[in-house]
Amino acid sequence: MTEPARALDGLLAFPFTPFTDDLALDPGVFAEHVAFHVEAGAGALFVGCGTGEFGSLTPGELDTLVRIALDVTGGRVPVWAGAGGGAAAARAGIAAAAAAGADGVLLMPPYLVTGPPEGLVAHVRYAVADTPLPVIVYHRSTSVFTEEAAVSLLSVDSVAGLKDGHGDIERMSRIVTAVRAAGGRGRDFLFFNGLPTAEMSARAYAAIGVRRYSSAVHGCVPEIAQRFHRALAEEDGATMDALLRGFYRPLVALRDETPGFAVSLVKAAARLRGQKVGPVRPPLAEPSADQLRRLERILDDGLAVLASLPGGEGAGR
Ligand SMILES: O=C([O-])C(=O)C[C@H](O)[C@@H](O)C(=O)[O-]
Repeated sequence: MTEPARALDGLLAFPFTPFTDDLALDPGVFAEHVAFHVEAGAGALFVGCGTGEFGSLTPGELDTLVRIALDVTGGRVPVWAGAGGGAAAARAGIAAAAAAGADGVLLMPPYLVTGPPEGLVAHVRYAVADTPLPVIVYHRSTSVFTEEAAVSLLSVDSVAGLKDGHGDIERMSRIVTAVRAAGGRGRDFLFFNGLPTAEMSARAYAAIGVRRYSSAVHGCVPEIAQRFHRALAEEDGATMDALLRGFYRPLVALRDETPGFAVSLVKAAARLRGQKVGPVRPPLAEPSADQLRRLERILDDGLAVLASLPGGEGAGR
């Protein structure tokens, strides 16, 4: 089993799932996309998660993706797999990830229904069963934890951390404080900022003790994502400000025009930059021609900002 605290210190990348024009899985392009992330310096890969369109994949497709990622990475970076849905599907997904050889699992929220806080903890306990893999629980939509419920997760041995996609920073601050105060495993429990376009909120989350975050942008403009990640580690506010102003804020404004664009837009950006990752599956929608033009401009502006930073590591598209 991967030691999660040690293995998840770099920038966490969430690969796209490439599809052909008729929306079939494209394994060859996925292999290239995995290599792209590794060469760009990803600290870990989370395959078939939110950015990888988990909800649109069959268990067989997800298994194919995990096995390709393991093969291409060859142990250079940990490969975590998405699992989730209803209780039985989540349990089967975690078992399948373990059988494929994944290093860990991101447990997506239960499908459609939610329950009381103790029900959410019971869902996690049922889903992980006796897995040998570390599991990170996604705190989002049908799976929003109270402080007490988050502390209860410490009694589930395989649960190594919580990833926030909900965005209530006060609640998250209370959860971090309560879990750390619980002592024991609570001291090393991992917390992640997994909000859409997480760089936009990364500084605020770091301030409450949540320094790890995931980056969907790493799939399309990894040089910007890596530079922002380094700036956060070095507390280089000027660089973060420049990238937020010149790239992330315009990207987030465009993202917010259409539901689902947290995924569609970065996948479209990857295509604009030459990756053959194909379209999104429904219900996600593609950007319009006008939105694509504006996206292209945002990418150009972001790369220009990157090139203008001290050390000028900009690269053309
Ligand atoms: O499950 C997912 O794909 C995510 O939520 C991670 C993304 O990388 C998110 O943090 C983002 O959009 O930066």
